[in-house]
This record gives sequence, C-alpha cells and structure tokens, in this order.
Amino acid sequence: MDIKLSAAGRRFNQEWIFRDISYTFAGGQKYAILGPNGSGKSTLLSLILGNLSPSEGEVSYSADGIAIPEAEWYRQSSFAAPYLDLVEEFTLQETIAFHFKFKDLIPGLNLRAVLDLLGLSRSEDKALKYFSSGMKQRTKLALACCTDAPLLLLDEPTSNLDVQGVSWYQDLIAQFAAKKMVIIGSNQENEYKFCDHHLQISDYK
Ligand SMILES: Nc1ncnc2c1ncn2[C@@H]1O[C@H](COP(=O)(O)OP(=O)(O)OP(=O)(O)O)[C@@H](O)[C@H]1O
Repeated sequence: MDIKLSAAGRRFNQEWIFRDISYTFAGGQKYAILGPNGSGKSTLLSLILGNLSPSEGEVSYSADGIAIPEAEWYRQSSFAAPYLDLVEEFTLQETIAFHFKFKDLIPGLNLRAVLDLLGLSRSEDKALKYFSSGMKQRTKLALACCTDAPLLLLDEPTSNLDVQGVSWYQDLIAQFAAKKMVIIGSNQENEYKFCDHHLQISDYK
C-alpha cells in the first residue's frame, strides 16, 4: 500500500500549519515526522490517517496502483497517541477484547498473548482508570502494534514511558513492525532511530 500527499496543506483559521507537502509513503518503509512542539506533526498524522481533511491539496491511498476509497482507510491502519482516549471503565482484558472486535490480530497471536506481551497480567482485571499514564501508553502501543494492518502510525510513542518502557517499545517494534509501513511523529531520537526516512515539518512552512 502507498499513501500519497499531493501539494497538501492544512490551516486552522487563518494560520497555515504546513503547505505544499508532496510526498509518497511506500509500503513497508519506516518514516519519522520531525519538528519541535507545536510544529504540526500530530496535524500531519491526522491528515495521513484521514481524521482531518487537507485545507488544500490531496491525500490518497492506493494498493497495486488502485485507489482505496476513503471509507476503507481506517481498515489499513492502527494508531497510538498519548491524546487518544481509552474507555476508562473497561478492565485491561475488556480493553484488549474490545479493540480486537473491530481490528484483526496479527496471525499467530491471540488475546492472551497480547496480555502477556504487555507484562501487566497482574492488572488484567483492573479498570484502566486506575492505570498509571505509562501503563496506559503501553496498552495503546501493544494494541496498535498487534493489529494486522499495513500501516502503523505512532505519535510520541515513548511519552510517559520509563527506561524499561522505552526498551520494551523498541522490542515491540522489532517484533511486530518489520513488514509494516511505520510513521512516527516524534522529536526524540530513541523513538525513531529505526526509521530510514525523515520528514521535517519546518521544510513545509
Ligand atoms: N483543532 C485545532 N484548532 C486550532 N489550532 C489547532 C488545532 N489543532 C492544532 N492546532 C494548532 O496547530 C499547530 C500544530 O499543532 P500539532 O499538535 O500538530 O503540533 P505537534 O508538532 O504535534 O506538537 P507537539 O510536539 O507539542 O505534540 C499548533 O499551533 C496548534 O495550536
């Protein structure tokens, strides 16, 4: 699958966040979207996901040269971000089961394996509202990485993670992201050092 941005730009009110991005994200490749706080990384990720429309230009998805309709884009991707809300009343077990009612698991995995991978099995019956911010972030990353989709999109993946959490994240990527297109919004090198392609938002101001 490829994702193509053609002269894409986005503004909020009168302020342009970025303009004239023409770029193709190719299947299986690893990309980092880089820039300081407030530069527009999350906004660009939302455009790529189809959660926000461009104010000018176009975003398109295709597979083997055939366009994928926008209504189908969400099936192609899995996404994790610190600002993405989980259902606080659900236990960890319920959260995992709920997510995989809507998304497919990577073949060979099951719900128990996702729980084991998280290293939080003692908290499987605990409601997420009692989870620390780092435990919630691990949960979001595991759900996204274990989803069988060609695109993995992560915004600030190691926010709220401690040193062990960062190393756990790096193992997760090595284990589950090898064949996927991965796009990371980041300003911390330990989150994106496996990415071969870097896109600087400041080049599109
Ligand atoms: N819904 C919105 N309405 C108005 N302005 C917005 C909206 N969403 C984002 N912005 C503005 O767009 C700019 C880019 O924000 P964005 O969150 O994309 O940056 P970022 O690079 O992801 O930042 P950070 O590294 O802090 O997460 C900021 O100036 C922000 O205030």
